[in-house]
Amino acid sequence: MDTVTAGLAKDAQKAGERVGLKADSIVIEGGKPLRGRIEVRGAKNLATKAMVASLLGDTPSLLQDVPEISDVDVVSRMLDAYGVAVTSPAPGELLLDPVNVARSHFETIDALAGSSRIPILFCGPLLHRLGEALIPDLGGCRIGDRPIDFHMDALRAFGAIVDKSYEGIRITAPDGLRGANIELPFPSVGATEQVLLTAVKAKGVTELKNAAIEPEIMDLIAVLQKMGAIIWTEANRTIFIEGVDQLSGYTHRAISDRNEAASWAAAALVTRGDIFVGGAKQQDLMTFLNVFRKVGGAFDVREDGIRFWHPGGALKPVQVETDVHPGFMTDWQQPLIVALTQAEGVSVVHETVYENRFGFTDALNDMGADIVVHRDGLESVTRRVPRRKLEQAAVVTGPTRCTAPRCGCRTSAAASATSSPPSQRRGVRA
Ligand SMILES: CC(=O)N[C@H]1[C@@H](OP(=O)(O)OP(=O)(O)OC[C@H]2O[C@@H](n3ccc(=O)[nH]c3=O)[C@H](O)[C@@H]2O)O[C@H](CO)[C@@H](O)[C@@H]1O
Ligand SMILES: C=C(OP(=O)(O)O)C(=O)O
Repeated sequence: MDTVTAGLAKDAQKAGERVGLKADSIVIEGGKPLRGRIEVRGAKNLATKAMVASLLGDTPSLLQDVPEISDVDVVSRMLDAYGVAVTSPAPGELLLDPVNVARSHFETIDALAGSSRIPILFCGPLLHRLGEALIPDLGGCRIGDRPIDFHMDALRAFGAIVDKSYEGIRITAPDGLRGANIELPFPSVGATEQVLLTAVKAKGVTELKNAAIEPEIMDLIAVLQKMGAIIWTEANRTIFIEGVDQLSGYTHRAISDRNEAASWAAAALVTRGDIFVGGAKQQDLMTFLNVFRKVGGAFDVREDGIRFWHPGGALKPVQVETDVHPGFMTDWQQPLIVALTQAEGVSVVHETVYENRFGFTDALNDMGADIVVHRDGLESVTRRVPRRKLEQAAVVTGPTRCTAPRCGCRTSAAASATSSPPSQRRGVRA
């Protein structure tokens, strides 16, 4: 275990024992600067997609730097349900052997309902392997509607037929899959991955316009290229994919998790600490680093990672809008807002990607923060990203002293921000 987490875990365990909490609780005793070194893990937003890609190969794939997260467990179980042998030859490594891929039963698949959003990406690979894909109802963070209409429209353009009479989704391709011309209404990460994972083995050429170009997408393209795919990334968010008949397995180390890196950076700022994040990559964090610097944080980019620290003095308020890459990522606004509670003055954060991503601010307000969420955004604030219908704004006034909320009340609010009960996940709009 690395220095920061080892210290935290030990302190938390002691604090937990004092207040009589069980081992699966997280207890944080605040008021101390976080100092030390931590290694960032492989990206959550790449690892599971690379796992799905293994289904497309004729030979086993080896994925390295796989994070220990529940999505990886869910995708392993889903692969297992379709006959892919998933083993771990070494810590952080997964060997994925798709040689015995076979049809599954809806009951087996439905057991995974509501646990992750990744199963939707099994559609293309399963159609290529089996001519049929059974997908459980999706889960994922509870941050808005999260429809899958772009995915379904793209699959239909490839020639797939969607059957919605199931609790989840059944999709078939009786005439095989053909390359298509697709333009996404919004550069969706998931829908871009759906197109890539389907087009690589579809007959002919696929042109994808308005594609997402996040670093994790580029890493997935690298995985697919290692497998034998032919993918051209052109200017203006356009990607051409030339379908091939056969793909092999890959060996790949996942790109590092830029969201985890940004979270540690914000933790260094808010605790007036000093954290070296091993493996953090400047190229993938450029926009975050600009904002971090404007708030008053200091950083030093080194070959093996980035050191983030609070250089002393007051932090400054900022105005930020989330956006698709290369803009300020929507996943960064939560750790940033935590840091902004300690800035002197009024900050404004506009969320433009999801319609309900400020749920966590209730927890911060309970701890003493001053954050007001404007559900329809703020027209008075000059904007860089064009207004979207679903946008909201959080106005953060600081600095405020934050203290621990009464024991137990936070856990339920925090949990509701990241997972939804199955009843609310049913009936995903397609
Ligand atoms: C596992 C993973 O990689 N998750 C990331 C991925 O989520 P995910 O791939 O789900 O996010 P998308 O980029 O698809 O979503 C962006 C926007 O498009 C909308 N949309 C999307 C698909 C669709 O069919 N219809 C539709 O309307 C969504 O509701 C949202 O408003 O990208 C998000 C945006 O960078 C990140 O916050 C998530 O961490
Ligand atoms: C939205 C997120 O994840 P997912 O897409 O896996 O729900 C997230 O991690 O912020």
